[in-house]
Amino acid sequence: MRYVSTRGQAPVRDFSGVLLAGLAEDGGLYVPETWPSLSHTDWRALRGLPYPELAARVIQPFVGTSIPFATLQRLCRESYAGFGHPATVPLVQLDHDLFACELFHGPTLAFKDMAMQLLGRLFDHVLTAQDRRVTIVGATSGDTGSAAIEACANRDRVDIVILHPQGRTSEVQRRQMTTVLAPNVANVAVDGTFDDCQDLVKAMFADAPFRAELHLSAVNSINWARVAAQIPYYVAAALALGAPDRDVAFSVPTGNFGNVLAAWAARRMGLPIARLVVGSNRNDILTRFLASNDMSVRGVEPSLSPSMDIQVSSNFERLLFELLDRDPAATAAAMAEFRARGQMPVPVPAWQRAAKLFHGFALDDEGTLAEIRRLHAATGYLADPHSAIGIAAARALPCPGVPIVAMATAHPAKFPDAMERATGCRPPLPSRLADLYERVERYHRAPNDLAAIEALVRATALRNAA
Ligand SMILES: Cc1ncc(COP(=O)(O)O)c(C=O)c1O
Ligand SMILES: N[C@@H](CCOP(=O)(O)O)C(=O)O
Repeated sequence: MRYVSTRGQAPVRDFSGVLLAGLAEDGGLYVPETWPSLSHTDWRALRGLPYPELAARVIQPFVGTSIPFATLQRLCRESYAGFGHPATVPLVQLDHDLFACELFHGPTLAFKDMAMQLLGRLFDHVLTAQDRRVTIVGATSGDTGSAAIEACANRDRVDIVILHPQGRTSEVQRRQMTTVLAPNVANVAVDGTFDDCQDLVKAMFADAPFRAELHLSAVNSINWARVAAQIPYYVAAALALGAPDRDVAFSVPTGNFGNVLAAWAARRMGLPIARLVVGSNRNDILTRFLASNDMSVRGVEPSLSPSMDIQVSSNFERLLFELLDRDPAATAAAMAEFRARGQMPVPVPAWQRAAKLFHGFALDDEGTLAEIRRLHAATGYLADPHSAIGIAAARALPCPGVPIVAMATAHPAKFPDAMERATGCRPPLPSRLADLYERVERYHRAPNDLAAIEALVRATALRNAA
């Protein structure tokens, strides 16, 4: 399998190359040169497989010959062995045709573990084979950071520096990152928003000498491997509900558009997905786009679902590339205009195609609390604020006659204050995290300034190279 950049000016790479490169050199995102396609018979053959085996088979076409299949199977088995539920991604029925797919049974209690546990192992495997080291730089609005740190801490061939927006994550999320004191891990609290952190990461990749000097790699969903590893759980949920002999729909609480893009990829591979509902909080740029082709950036507003406090959704570029019939020049021009004017120019026919499949729904904090409360009172189910937005979106935009699965992306214990406001109870952390509030924290504070961040990244990498 070969990968091309959405902007057409970067080297074509194989899976291992894309894993290590992260962002393409032209600022674009890597996408498969051609999409794998599975027949109904192929999908049916995946029914009933244990999750790690299903994941290996779904991811294999994207890996191609980069990694032997037996190795991929082993890495998948190891990745999901420590998950806290025997089904790995259990489905919970909430209503007649409404299900939650719980993606938060991994070590850091958010869906990011689904991909990140595999990514850490893939990095190890590929870097060992190539006898190389990399410096990973990442941006987080709360969950990517802890999942990436958990997956990479103490790995010999990786240093990892994670930027988070100062004061804009939940305390549990921050502590899950800043209490990991491994020598190859650094956390930076940036005076800014998640969008600022993500811009800083992209700016480091755009600084060619810095990128080459530090051998930069990425763990955000700009890295294709992240998206690939998020496809299998859509397959698992759809098969459990009768696919490929029946349509399914998904509702996905969305920020950087990586999770819902993985659902789109599963559909592109032939999984019968009738509708994709995109849930947002008050940072509703995607909802506005889907409703009226208005993708205009406004300031990032803090909310009770901090991981979705995002305006510039990186992975939208991958969808845009497809909507523009895979025209890299048109994609690059649209992205340049978006950056310059804060307004994405999407041709009307392309927008109409998007709006046929994707449906947007935005919920403010009051609505989020009301949904958590309503669901808890009606069913006893505790949904965290992000998952609650996905569930509310699924209820608001059902697909008649088709079961809809809301992706439950985080454990409610990560957001105890919001849960208490909504339901009066504070869900406890699992026992392995019970002393989280007593652990020592270590992190840097930095302004939203590229030179300052690059200096911190260089210092982390040099300290460990010494
Ligand atoms: C709990 C949670 N829900 C939803 C999202 C949004 O997912 P995505 O950025 O892939 O759209 C995130 C962050 O990515 C998250 O951490
Ligand atoms: N919501 C994310 C933001 C980064 O998203 P990613 O999928 O691109 O890593 C977070 O929790 O950090």
